[in-house]
Amino acid sequence: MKFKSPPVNSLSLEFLTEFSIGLEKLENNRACRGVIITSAVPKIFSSGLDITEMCGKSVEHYGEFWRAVQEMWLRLYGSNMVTVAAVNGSSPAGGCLIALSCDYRIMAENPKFSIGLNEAQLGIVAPFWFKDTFVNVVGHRIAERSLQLGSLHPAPEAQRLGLVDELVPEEKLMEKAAAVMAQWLALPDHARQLTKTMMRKAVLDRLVAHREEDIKNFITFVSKESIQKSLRMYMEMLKKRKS
Ligand SMILES: CC/C=C\CC/C=C/CC(=O)SCCNC(=O)CCNC(=O)[C@H](O)C(C)(C)COP(=O)(O)OP(=O)(O)OC[C@H]1O[C@@H](n2cnc3c(N)ncnc32)[C@H](O)[C@@H]1OP(=O)(O)O
Repeated sequence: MKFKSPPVNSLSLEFLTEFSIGLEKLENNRACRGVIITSAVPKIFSSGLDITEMCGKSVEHYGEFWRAVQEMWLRLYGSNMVTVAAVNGSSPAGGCLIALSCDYRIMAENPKFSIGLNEAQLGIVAPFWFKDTFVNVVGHRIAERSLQLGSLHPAPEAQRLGLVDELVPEEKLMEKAAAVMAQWLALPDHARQLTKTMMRKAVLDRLVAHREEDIKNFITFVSKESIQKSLRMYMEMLKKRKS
């Protein structure tokens, strides 16, 4: 699957819905045993959740948007397929969540590309299931420091921390992703799938059990004037940085 929503592959409601439907179709296709996720937008894997979806909208919209974010993660993290992220650009916040939700991450060896859960930098808090996904990849200590600081780790540091599994030159990324996919697909599906479920079930079940409460929390949080102000200021900062 190639993300192609210029300029930065931000995860809008429409993008998330299409991504989830795409995953569902592949999941139901018995001929498809694995998916490589990458980007068709140069230098950006995904800029994370579309901030405009969280600014100045109705309570109903926030609810619908957050349900779509949850749905995407439940499908990807809970997928029976082998999932490989070929991270060919920067990947903050929700973009990082997508990579973390895959079985294996390969990143282009470019120190200008960074990845991490930087929510704290925006004055918002990564939800518990973003945090759980992060902890399951890098461990508690690294996750705690990285989340509190809202760190975006340049590719070499991301590899040192275990946030990505390996770095390769950008031109070799897809070749490497295909080789990794072949290695994972060499195992019998049922054994690999049951093992994956065993490793991920508790974290998935936690969101399923608290899904409505999580939506309510999001709506309450994002509707606060202080949070709206932080998000607006962050968007302005992005625009100023550009000019
Ligand atoms: C209870 C729980 C409550 C809350 C939890 C909420 C969780 C949120 C998780 C998230 O994912 S929040 C989103 C976090 N994302 C970011 O912080 C990334 C911000 N973007 C960037 O750092 C950069 O744009 C980039 C490194 C991705 C790309 O840089 P560059 O190539 O220089 O592009 P520009 O910065 O010029 O951006 C082009 C264009 O796109 C707009 N934009 C960028 N990111 C987003 C975004 N995430 N959502 C919406 N729009 C975005 C940017 O403003 C520019 O717009 P123009 O109109 O000025 O062209």
